[in-house]
Amino acid sequence: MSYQDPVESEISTLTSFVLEKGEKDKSTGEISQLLICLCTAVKGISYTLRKAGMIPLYHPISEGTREIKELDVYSNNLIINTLKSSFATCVLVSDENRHAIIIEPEKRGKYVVCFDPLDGAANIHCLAPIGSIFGIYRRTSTGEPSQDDALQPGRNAVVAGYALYGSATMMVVAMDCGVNCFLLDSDIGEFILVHKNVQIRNRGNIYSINEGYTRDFEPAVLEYLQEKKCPQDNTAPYNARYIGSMVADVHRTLVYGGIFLYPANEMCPQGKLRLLYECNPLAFIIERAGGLATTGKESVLDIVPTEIHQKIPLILGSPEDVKEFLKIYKKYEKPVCQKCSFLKELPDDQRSHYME
Ligand SMILES: O=C(COP(=O)(O)O)[C@@H](O)[C@H](O)[C@H](O)COP(=O)(O)O
Ligand SMILES: [Mg+2]
Ligand SMILES: [Mg+2]
Ligand SMILES: [Mg+2]
Repeated sequence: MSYQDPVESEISTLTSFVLEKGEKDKSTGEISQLLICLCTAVKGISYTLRKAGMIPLYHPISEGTREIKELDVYSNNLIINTLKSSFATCVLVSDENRHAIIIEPEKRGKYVVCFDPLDGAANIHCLAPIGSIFGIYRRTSTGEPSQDDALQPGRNAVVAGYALYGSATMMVVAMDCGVNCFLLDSDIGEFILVHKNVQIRNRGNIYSINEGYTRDFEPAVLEYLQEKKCPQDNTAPYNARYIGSMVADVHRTLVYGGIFLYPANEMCPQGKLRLLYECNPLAFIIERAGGLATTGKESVLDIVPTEIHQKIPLILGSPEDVKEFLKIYKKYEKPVCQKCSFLKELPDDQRSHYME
């Protein structure tokens, strides 16, 4: 190297990326404000998580005087406050709040944000990766904003993303221009673009599911798992990986390929994962990267939500892996009796009339 060499300074940060995109789209700048504020919350959460184990050492708590907030509650408050201060949102739906939060009129903007402030919270104490997940929608109604503004199919999302607090902190953001990954450089406090327009592999060799529920799985899921472990065509079996933080399991699926499953089981007929702030954002990212996300019966992004905390079964990942799952799943589908499904749709009083 000599002093004549040009300085390598062509780095793109998440901030410059969204500003440039806003400029290209001739947008009002509201979505950029929103994302920049959300990044601030993610940096705060990342910093706090990295220090969390040390807090009691630096600030010993004498009984009854002070209380350290649970990290999921802290993360939730931080995201809510930064989103409010963006002046870009009107309705927020959080994993941690039973009801939607309606932003006060003087701070309102046009976006609805559904988020899980800390996904995989049960993994905090063993230092396994956890994350924050979000989906951003344009409000479609007029008048006073309400919870119903969040009941939009995932396909309507303007932006979806997650932050992963792992061996490093990364933000993965999907928009109409594709999926991009930004790594936090904590020395300068910026998210740096490190992977552009990410595409998932066509097929992977990892399956990810909590097999502890084997007793209660549907026969289709059991057959699929058996095929992954002992393939009939004598090809190599798949590897099993399950962190138990959905965001981390899905990130690995995006990077290495393969399949992630949280299907229905007898104890949880709708599975466990929440449509608005867990499944939809991750399904949106996976589909933008060329993968698939399904409940087995329909595409996740086509579901019209009826309730803000609704759960769905989720299977997502590399397109060939998900198609193989669906092929087995369809074999077990019971034929639907047209008469029964017609009757099921009717109110109770009319149903008895048709049954006679
Ligand atoms: O639902 C989750 C946790 O969400 P949460 O921390 O409550 O936001 C997922 O991140 C996990 O993948 C899931 O909890 C794992 O579930 P089990 O396999 O333990 O049933
Ligand atoms: Mg919680
Ligand atoms: Mg969660
Ligand atoms: Mg959560």
